[in-house]
Amino acid sequence: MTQPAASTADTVTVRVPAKVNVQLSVGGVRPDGFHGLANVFLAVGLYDSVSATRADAPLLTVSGPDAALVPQDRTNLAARAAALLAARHGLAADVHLHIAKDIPVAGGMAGGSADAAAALLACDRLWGLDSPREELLELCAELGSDVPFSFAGGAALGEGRGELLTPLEVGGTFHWVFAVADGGLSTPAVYRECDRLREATGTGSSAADVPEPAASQELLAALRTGDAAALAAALRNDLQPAALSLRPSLAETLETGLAAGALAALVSGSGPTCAFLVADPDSATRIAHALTASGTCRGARATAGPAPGASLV
Ligand SMILES: C[C@](O)(CO)[C@H](O)COP(=O)(O)OP(=O)(O)OC[C@H]1O[C@@H](n2ccc(N)nc2=O)[C@H](O)[C@@H]1O
Ligand SMILES: Nc1ncnc2c1ncn2[C@@H]1O[C@H](COP(=O)(O)OP(=O)(O)OP(=O)(O)O)[C@@H](O)[C@H]1O
Repeated sequence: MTQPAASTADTVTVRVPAKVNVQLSVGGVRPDGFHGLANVFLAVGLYDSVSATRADAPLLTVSGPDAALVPQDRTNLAARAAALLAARHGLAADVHLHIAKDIPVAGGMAGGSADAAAALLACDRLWGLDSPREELLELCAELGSDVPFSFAGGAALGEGRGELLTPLEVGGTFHWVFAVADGGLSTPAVYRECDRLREATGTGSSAADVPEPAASQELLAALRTGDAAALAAALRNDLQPAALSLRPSLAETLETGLAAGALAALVSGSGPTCAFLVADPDSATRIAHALTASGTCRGARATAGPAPGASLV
């Protein structure tokens, strides 16, 4: 068998975006423990970068203000991505991965998933594999439900457990502010709390109890036409009550952004980051300042979406 020609570069760097879920409709628990979803993802302009450099043994380093919160061993999703790709091709994962971290950690913005998608693409190119996109997307799905979208970027509907993607057309730029919380929330814990709340209100949490989730036609039309007011009216996150139950102080953050003039506010994915859809870049700057000054969050970031997926830099 002929080996693929490895890249002549010693380092390959990939930039990868964060996400917000503009619709997260959560169905019942499936037999495999995952929830069926209608998950409308939008990639936004907060980025991590992952650099892959040839090395004699696996090594992982992280920089950025929250680097201490990120595992620097082989449990890191980026290291797991490199190991999975290497194993699939009978290679040793002898690579130094460096993550330049800017996406909030455990914030509901798919930071770890972003790093996994970036590491997969960086190692694939460093090792000269040049795998087809479909093959890389399959590996992404093995690594986590959000990883295929982190790889793809733009906007997409994720069905199944969120990994089965249909790209969506977006007819404009949407402006956002993200209020970053002190401390993260565990994604499995938030899904468990969602089930607990459903059981407590007598709804039940199994696939038989909860209607099959479906994408909202109003929301898809708002994305297609780039209509921020219509998108604001259609935003929905079924995990929000669970995130608020685990972190009641988020209600105050959401109210502060709305009082400052946001078109709409919601918890980003499993939280605790709060997302504010705003009218334009000037409002974004103003609302970010108001949120930071309020002390109801650790800091606020103004940005926009859609953003491109994992890309070589
Ligand atoms: C909340 C979201 O970020 C919204 O995009 C995702 O659904 C979470 O995606 P993720 O972090 O990639 O999650 P995974 O690594 O696949 O799964 C972590 C855990 O989250 C829960 N989980 C995740 C996805 C899903 N459809 N149902 C679930 O119940 C399960 O407890 C699972 O063990
Ligand atoms: N590369 C990584 N970056 C951040 N966290 C990582 C990484 N690899 C593993 N982790 C672990 O995963 C946990 C979740 O981190 P992450 O930032 O991906 O959360 P999240 O954004 O809430 O995820 P999602 O939105 O996909 O549910 C962290 O607390 C950390 O222990």
